[in-house]
Amino acid sequence: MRVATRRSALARAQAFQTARALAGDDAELVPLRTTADREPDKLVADFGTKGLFVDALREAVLDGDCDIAVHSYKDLPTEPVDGLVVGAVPPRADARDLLVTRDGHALSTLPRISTVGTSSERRRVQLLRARPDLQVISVRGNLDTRLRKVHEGEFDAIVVALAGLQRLYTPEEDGGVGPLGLPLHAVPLEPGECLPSPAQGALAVECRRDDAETRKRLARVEDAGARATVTAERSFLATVGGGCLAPIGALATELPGRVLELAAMLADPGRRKVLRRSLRGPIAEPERLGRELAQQMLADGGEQLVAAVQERRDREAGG
Ligand SMILES: NCc1[nH]cc(CCC(=O)O)c1CC(=O)O
Repeated sequence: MRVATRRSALARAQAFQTARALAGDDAELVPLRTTADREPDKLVADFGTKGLFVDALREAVLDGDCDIAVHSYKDLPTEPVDGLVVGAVPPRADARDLLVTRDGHALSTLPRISTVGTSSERRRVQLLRARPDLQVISVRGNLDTRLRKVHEGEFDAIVVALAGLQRLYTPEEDGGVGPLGLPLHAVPLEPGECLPSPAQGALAVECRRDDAETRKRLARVEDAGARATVTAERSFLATVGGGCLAPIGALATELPGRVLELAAMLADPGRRKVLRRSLRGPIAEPERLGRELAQQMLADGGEQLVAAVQERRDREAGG
């Protein structure tokens, strides 16, 4: 089995772990460079919505050069591609964001005017809503570089996805890079303070729609609960508009009785406005749950919010 993956250490770690569960020693990783890797200075906001994190991997599967591609699900556009399916959603890791500091502070106990590194508008607007005194500063570079910047004092904290840390800093025999080896502390941000990106912490294993043999093998790593939660979150995203410029967060949780609870947020960073709402529905209809919550929020102020964000971007782009 040939497994397409991006080249980063994190991408390889998660592809390795997925490939091993699927095919044992019978899997070969095929590291590829996507447009996002080749042109890192392109507009970052376009990366997710235009599929620039996944383009080369999808081509390799469509061409028959690889059997599957392993993606961070949150990097996958909501628009389907002809000829491809998400053949499996493996068990999902913790979807939350993580606050990493030198001394173990939570968001509520960070000293006043602390500096927090993140390049995500979604994280920035939610951090400032909880703690308007913080100085949120943009940060680039891989996970390792960003963590070092906290250790060395360039930032008091950074926010990253818990799942990414978990997958990368596992032992080498499990495809990771071993422990980070820095005395840092991490506290999860609770969904009430910061909702993660839709599908954060989940993987998507893509294959060709007509490749029956691979689809059968992929059933081995499928997790129906994980599939339901990401389907609800991405249905919310797709209904609001996959290419929408407003930051979006969404997190679905399984409740007893085959019920799914979907919490979502839409933000206007310019006015530091955050709309939040949640809705419950049967786990058997995740797509409808996401669509209904999006329709409710759009009707209830979301449409104006999205239009205001769009207008500001257009004005800025026009000079
Ligand atoms: N935005 C980039 C990205 N895409 C996937 C992950 C890892 C977590 C995941 O698989 O959801 C990350 C890092 C991060 O957000 O800190």
